[in-house]
Amino acid sequence: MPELVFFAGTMDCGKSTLALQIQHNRSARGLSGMIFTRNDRAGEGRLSSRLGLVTEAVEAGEGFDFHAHLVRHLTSGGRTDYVIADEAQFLDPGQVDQLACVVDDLGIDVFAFGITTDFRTRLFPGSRRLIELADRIESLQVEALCWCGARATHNARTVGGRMVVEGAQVVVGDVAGPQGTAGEDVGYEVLCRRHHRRRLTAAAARAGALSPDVLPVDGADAPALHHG
Ligand SMILES: Nc1ncnc2c1ncn2[C@@H]1O[C@H](COP(=O)(O)OP(=O)(O)O)[C@@H](O)[C@H]1O
Ligand SMILES: Cc1cn([C@H]2C[C@H](O)[C@@H](COP(=O)(O)O)O2)c(=O)[nH]c1=O
Repeated sequence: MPELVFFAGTMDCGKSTLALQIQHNRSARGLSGMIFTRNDRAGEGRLSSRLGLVTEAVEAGEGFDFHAHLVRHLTSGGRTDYVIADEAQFLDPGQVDQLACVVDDLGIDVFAFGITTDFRTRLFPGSRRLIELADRIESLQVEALCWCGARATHNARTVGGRMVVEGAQVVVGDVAGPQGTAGEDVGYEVLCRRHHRRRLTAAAARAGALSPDVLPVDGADAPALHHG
């Protein structure tokens, strides 16, 4: 039975890498895939992984119709055995419904990849619809880690190095550096829930550890921060 599978996780947990691996393994066995993405950091029409791999993809922007696109492709003699949709959190809910139709009406497997929640811990509309409709939701095996060593479950946004909880839901950016593509100094960091709730990023924790305010008066070593 064809399936709609949602591979969900935080930023930087290997979703795009897995998408590229699925594509590689299937194409090595002669299967033909169609790859979609939206707002990838590497630019329009590209699916990129932090491991350095990148492939061409169809940009599924606003108003793009997955079902109509696939029907056009198939009726003009094309072949598609499976579909990959990366950055699926950015899809409109209606586009996720189209992906479900691709599975049910066209009999094609759809593998969607995305982060579930935004920097405010709220579900993205595309991810919400995927959770509602997917046959299976898979979390990735290589978990991203918070600075404290706990599993990272949430995405934090920083502006000018400080964690923020207000702003536009969509700002394309990376965890690696402070520069977002919006031209502002927007960055992201994955955190455990405890530290997301306390707005304690790695930099804030380091600053707290160095602050004289928190040093013990007797001059003993500052308390370890590993467990926040
Ligand atoms: N230099 C590196 N060496 C080994 N693994 C790396 C390196 N850089 C990134 N990675 C791996 O790549 C993962 C991010 O993969 P990516 O597919 O870009 O994530 P996602 O799409 O979930 O944001 C990291 O969690 C890490 O496991
Ligand atoms: C948390 C959060 C993230 N984004 C953006 C930042 C990145 O461009 C993508 C996630 O890509 P990844 O391959 O999973 O790292 O989403 C956003 O726009 N808004 C947010 O709240």
